[in-house]
Amino acid sequence: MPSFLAPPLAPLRIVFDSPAATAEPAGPVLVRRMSSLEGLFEQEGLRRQLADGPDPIVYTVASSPVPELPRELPQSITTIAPGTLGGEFYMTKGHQHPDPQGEIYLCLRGTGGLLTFDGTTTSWIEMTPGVIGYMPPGWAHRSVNTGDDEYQFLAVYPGSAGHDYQWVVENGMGERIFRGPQGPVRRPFRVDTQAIA
Ligand SMILES: O=P(O)(O)OC[C@H]1O[C@](O)(CO)[C@@H](O)[C@@H]1O
Repeated sequence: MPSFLAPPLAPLRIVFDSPAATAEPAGPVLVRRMSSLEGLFEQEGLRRQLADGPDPIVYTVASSPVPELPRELPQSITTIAPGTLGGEFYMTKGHQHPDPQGEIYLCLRGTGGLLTFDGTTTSWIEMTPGVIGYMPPGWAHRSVNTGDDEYQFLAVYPGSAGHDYQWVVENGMGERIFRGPQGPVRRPFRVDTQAIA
């Protein structure tokens, strides 16, 4: 199984296969199923039913071999499946960087969006192939697939930034993104407290 390289790294030639949206050499692949997204969708009861049943893959994260270590610059390609849960589009968990640092996402394929939240203000960036979304330090970020096909993006981020997932569980993202008759609809963040209780 592919793994991360140990420092000091030699300069790396990474070949990006555009139609397939894969990169070589490859690092580890993380698979996130519905069962690993507890407390994140508005309809937690529905999520639990799906997690206890077919437990579909919601997204995968294919990393390059560059490790998440200080001063390194890891990259990964995330693929979010198309779909909705209670009308809310499939999405990543979303996280804050414990060490506040910026990050970029480049849309490779499909249609999606980048939801960012600094604890007060929510921002939504529509992502189509070729668009780069920039997250400044201190903005939690979540990616959403708003299309009918897979949505894929390349992430490049500082190796010491880290991932704080609990911050998003506790603070939300300010808004949620639902399928509407004319496309994605942004709605205020609300928790299905009955389902969680
Ligand atoms: O870490 P999450 O919130 O599951 O989202 C996945 C994406 O975010 C990253 O963790 C980088 O911010 C990537 O590895 C991946 O592109």
